[in-house]
Amino acid sequence: MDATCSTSGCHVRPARPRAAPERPAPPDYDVPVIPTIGVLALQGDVVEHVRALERSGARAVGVRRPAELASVDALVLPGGESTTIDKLLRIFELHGPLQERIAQGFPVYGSCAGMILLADRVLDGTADQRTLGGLDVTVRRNAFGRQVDSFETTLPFAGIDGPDVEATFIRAPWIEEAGEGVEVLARIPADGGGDAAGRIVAVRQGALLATSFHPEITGDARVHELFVEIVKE
Ligand SMILES: NC(=O)CC[C@H](N)C(=O)O
Repeated sequence: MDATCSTSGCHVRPARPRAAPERPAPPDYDVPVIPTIGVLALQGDVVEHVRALERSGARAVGVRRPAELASVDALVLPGGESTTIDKLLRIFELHGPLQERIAQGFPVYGSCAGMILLADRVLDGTADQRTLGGLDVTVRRNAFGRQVDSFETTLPFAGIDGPDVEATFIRAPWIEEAGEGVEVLARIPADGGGDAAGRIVAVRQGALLATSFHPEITGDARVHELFVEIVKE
């Protein structure tokens, strides 16, 4: 406000209305969205997943507590021992909150033991083994045999262009049955040998992705890149 003063006093002139400041135009480029993806850090190969996610354009953090789970955009369930991870999820009070988030469409990628944890049904589990569920599949635990039957191979993977994906199987499960809403992304080739031939080893259902194998230890980050794309959808 302006004021003019003379011997008769001061007259206050109302301020002239000012023009509203101009808003800057929004940028005409896409601002990159960098999701924060948690890696369940109770057991298993956590560091390898963190590195693969970072190479795939995500921020990655370890998750051990419900508050950490609540703060991430998505989660990776690493390989390890599904029976142990199942028990630890309960001890760390993550089982219920994680199940709830999965039901709401929270993106989760499960590799090997992580795939077992996402499966609605498990064959050859221990008597008291339970899962988080969410993925309408039946997995067979340790389906390819024991530790000595672990192997590496390359597989065609739906949705991943370029050379076949490098896949390391370590006491891995396979999927014996997949429900109608489940997209099969990779199988053991028909000439893959014995009972393993044609078995399903990678699937997607909505925001849930699962592989029987470990891509995080191969240096081929394309499965993690696919998951980051799913998280951004
Ligand atoms: N590499 C793995 O994650 C192995 C999975 C393990 N056989 C299980 O049942 O949980």
